[in-house]
This record gives sequence, C-alpha cells and structure tokens, in this order.
Amino acid sequence: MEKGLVIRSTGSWYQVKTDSGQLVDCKIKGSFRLKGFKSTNPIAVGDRVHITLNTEGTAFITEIEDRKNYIVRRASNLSKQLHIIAANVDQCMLIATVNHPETSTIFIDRFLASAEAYGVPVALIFNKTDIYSDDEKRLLEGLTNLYTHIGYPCFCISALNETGIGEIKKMLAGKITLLSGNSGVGKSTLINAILPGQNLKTGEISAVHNKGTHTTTFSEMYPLDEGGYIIDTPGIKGFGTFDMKDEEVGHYFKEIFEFSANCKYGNCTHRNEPGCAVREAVEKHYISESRYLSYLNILEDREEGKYRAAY
Ligand SMILES: Nc1nc2c(ncn2[C@@H]2O[C@H](COP(=O)(O)OP(=O)(O)OP(=O)(O)O)[C@@H](O)[C@H]2O)c(=O)[nH]1
Ligand SMILES: [Zn+2]
Repeated sequence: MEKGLVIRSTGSWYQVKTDSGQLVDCKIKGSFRLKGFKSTNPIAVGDRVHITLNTEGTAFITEIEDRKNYIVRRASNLSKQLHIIAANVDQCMLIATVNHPETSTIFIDRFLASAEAYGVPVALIFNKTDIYSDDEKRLLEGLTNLYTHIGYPCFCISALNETGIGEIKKMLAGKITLLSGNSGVGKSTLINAILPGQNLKTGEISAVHNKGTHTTTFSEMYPLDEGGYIIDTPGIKGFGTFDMKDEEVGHYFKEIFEFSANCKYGNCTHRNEPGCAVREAVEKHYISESRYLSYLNILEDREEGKYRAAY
C-alpha cells in the first residue's frame, strides 16, 4: 500500500502522485459513498488516497483520507447530484477585471460568500491593469480598498505584461489554490505566466483512458516550482453552496455578520426588520452599498429558486 495525492481526475481514471514521487494511473475499487449527498465523482483532485499497485503498473484506490474541505457544484442545472470540484483546498484566487470584460460586484460577492461557506480564504486578483482608463483606475482603487478592508487581500496585475506576477507566486507557494474567474478575464494567460511551458489546453489527456470525457468532469492540479499546486477547472465559473436559511446568508458576508450582532432580532434578515443594525450601518456607510445589494440579490434569487440553479 502507498499513499498519495490525486492530481488529475477524468471521471473514470485518477492520476495519483505517490509520496515517493511516482505518478500512477488509478481506478476506484469498491464504492465510496459520501455522507449526505450523491456525487457524480467520489474522488476529486486534492484528495489524499491509499492505493494498491497491481501488476500492470496501474493501481486501485482503496481508501480516501478525511478531507479538510471540498468544493462542489451541481452536476447540471436540473440534477440533484453534485460534482466535487476539488478537495483539501487551502485558498481560492478569483480573477476579476474592472473592464474588458467587466466583472460585476454581485459576481465577486457571490463567489466570496460561497468561499466563506466552505471556510476557504480568497484573494482577489484584478487583471488587465495595463488597459484601464483613469476612471477605471479610480474604480479599481475603490474596489481594492473595499475588499482589503473587509479582509480579502487584493492584487493588481497585468498577466499579459507579466507585472505583479511575483506577488501572486508568493501567495501560491506551498499551497493548494483553486483559480476561478469569468470567461475572458485572463485566467489562462495568468496560468501561463505562472507556469511557463505548461500546456493548458486540456484536449490531449491520454486518449486511451478517457474516451468521451466531458470537460466538466475533468480537473487537474499543476505543480509549482515553489511547492504547492494550482487547480484549474475548465468551464467552471463559480461553485454552489450548501442549503442555508435566509438568516444565515449574512453569516457569509464578513462585515454584515459583524454588525448583525447588534440587530434587535436574532433571526434578522436585514431587510425590513425594526432595529436592524446592518441597515443602519449601510446608511452610515460603514457597510458598502454594493455589498449590501449583493446580499439582497442572493436573498431575492433564493426566493425564486435561482441562486442554487445558477451554479
Ligand atoms: N490587455 C490585457 N489583456 C489581457 C491580459 N490578460 C489577458 N488578456 C487578454 O484577454 C483575452 C482573454 O484571455 P484568456 O487568458 O484567454 O482568458 P480566460 O480567462 O482564460 O478566458 P476563457 O478561456 O474564456 O476562460 C486574451 O485576448 C488575452 O490576451 C492583460 O493583463 N492585459
Ligand atoms: Zn438586521
């Protein structure tokens, strides 16, 4: 028996890097059932596993070690099944752009709230700073002030010109990091700047093992020179959250949660309740209007059943 880390998942085959440094193609032996939900993949990148080698040089995964966390999304909009994107994630980096294309604060705040629900820290990377107008630069400064103040480290970079990449590398060293971002923000460009020579196009996964593989069931971790890994999740723009009650949504907005301690009612949803300390803080500009609007937006979508479906 050997122990190792799952670094690539294609749906049926898993590539495991053993603690002795070997790369082994593995299949699952038996069934791993997760408590509480049905998932399309019982094992994901980031999982620590035990494997038993067989004579052909492949191996069976016989055991998954307990996870410190795992990030899931719905397998599809209509499905109740979940897909595990990654396990044992140390941090997320959300790549955003003020323009070209614009990343909305609603998108950023939803991502941050989901990550809070998972207990995974997030850093925000604002890319394409080389092409911002003066107005956009002011907007960028406002956003970085806002999010830094709430407790999310912010980085301003140009992946294209490779400025600011050194700081990102420092953040990544020795950790497992999930990279996310809307289409077009420059995620591939950034990964190529971090990992020169890494071919990001995922089409060439060994054809023998992976007939009919969907990109959504495929994910991979790339090892970094400084130690640690980055996880790219092609085609996945955000992730889902667990079921939560209306009055719990505010727990995942750090500053809303802080002020909510002084609301009159313990189950305050910070909309129209009397004695709401959160609304008062918004009026006094202690809580930013854009954050409060994102919070309301999540509540509204939940009422229409859209929020969970959107991911
Ligand atoms: N000006 C400028 N353009 C950039 C920068 N980073 C990326 N781009 C450009 O933005 C476009 C999209 O970049 P990609 O790296 O393909 O973006 P992506 O986020 O991987 O997009 P998807 O593949 O759709 O997920 C390309 O034309 C890049 O050259 C940057 O820092 N500055
Ligand atoms: Zn309140």
